[in-house]
Amino acid sequence: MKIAILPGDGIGPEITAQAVRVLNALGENFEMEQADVGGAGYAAHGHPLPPASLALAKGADAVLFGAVGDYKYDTLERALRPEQAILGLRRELGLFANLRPAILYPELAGASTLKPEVVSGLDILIIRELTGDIYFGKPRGVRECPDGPFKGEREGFDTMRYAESEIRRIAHVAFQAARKRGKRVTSVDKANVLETFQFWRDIVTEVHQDYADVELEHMYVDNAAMQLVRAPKKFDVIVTGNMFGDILSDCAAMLTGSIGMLPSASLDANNKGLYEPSHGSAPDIAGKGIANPLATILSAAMMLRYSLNMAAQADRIEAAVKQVLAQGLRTPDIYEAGTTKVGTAEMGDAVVNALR
Ligand SMILES: NC(=O)c1ccc[n+]([C@@H]2O[C@H](COP(=O)([O-])OP(=O)(O)OC[C@H]3O[C@@H](n4cnc5c(N)ncnc54)[C@H](O)[C@@H]3O)[C@@H](O)[C@H]2O)c1
Ligand SMILES: CC(C)[C@H](C(=O)O)[C@@H](O)C(=O)O
Ligand SMILES: [Mg+2]
Repeated sequence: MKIAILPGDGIGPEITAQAVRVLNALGENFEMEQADVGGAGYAAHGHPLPPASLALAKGADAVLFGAVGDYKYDTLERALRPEQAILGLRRELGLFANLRPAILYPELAGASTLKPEVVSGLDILIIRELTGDIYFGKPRGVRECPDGPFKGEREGFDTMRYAESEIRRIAHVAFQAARKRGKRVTSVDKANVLETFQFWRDIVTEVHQDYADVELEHMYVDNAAMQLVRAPKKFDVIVTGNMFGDILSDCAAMLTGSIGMLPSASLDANNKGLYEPSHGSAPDIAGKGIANPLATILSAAMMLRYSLNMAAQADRIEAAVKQVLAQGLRTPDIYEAGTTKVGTAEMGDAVVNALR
């Protein structure tokens, strides 16, 4: 089993190192090879997704990704910015299905900014379409406004679009996932305003005809954002487009206590995948040794389960994470009085020691 390790920037290398230690401690014979991406790729090779890094990712059985981005690169032309590494990998590897499970570990009920009774027992799955929408639609750019009240001025523009087959395949992923859980799908859109998302709603409704055993509801994205903090446990599976999914998953992260707890899997049609925490490179805490590595460690567990067919090893990692939380160990982002504050490496140590 070959795993490509792409640590990236900021806290990326710190958190990925802990996930690699946990993988090594499982006692399997993983072949792991590391490569530069993001700002690190640009600094060393002049491109955020150097050809050798892309080739490594394509040739591996799975990819473990840290995070990319650094404010010092924000003035580069877009094609060279660190974020192009993750966008390019998603596009080049066809990773259209992004699974972001938001689970509240009981020990962290007090770490969420929401009242414990609102979040305790939370277990929802956000399924974000990852290779379409306004993120990848063309044309895009800055041009002279061709008409209307702002004619002649410069304007920035992007294109929101979804092809029918793109909506169908992500809808199937959502209904199939719901079948293995609470059998409820909420499709989140903006059909009241946007053509793209009226089309989305129509196609999701059509696909639903194949899944009579799964309940489907449609919800506008503004209401969904509100319901996520009002009564998040009412959701089971949420399926939505690329941009709404980006925003709603950060919102859901806070239900779990911290964005440092939210793992993700990005899958192609054959369950080949890239695994990364849902958060970014956190430049504000990079190099301080205080980042929470659990989202990345839990992403490694998802990798074992979804791409490497090693569910028992995934269970071992998840059980170890539960145990360190039960022991009261907390990185600063999830710390509360009465628990023990630890750094990134100590948290990694604890998970390794808790493996059974
Ligand atoms: N997939 C990715 O690689 C990815 C995802 C999101 C943002 N980014 C990039 O990351 C950079 C920073 O973006 P941002 O600040 O908007 O979002 P961010 O997720 O990096 O950070 C937001 C806040 O959450 C905190 N945080 C994030 N991860 C944490 C962890 N593991 N432990 C403790 N605290 C954590 C940060 O300290 C910060 O206060 C930008 O360049 C952005 O483009 C990359
Ligand atoms: C870094 C950025 C391109 C990325 C996104 O917007 O998809 C990030 O926010 C995420 O959630 O993975
Ligand atoms: Mg995001």
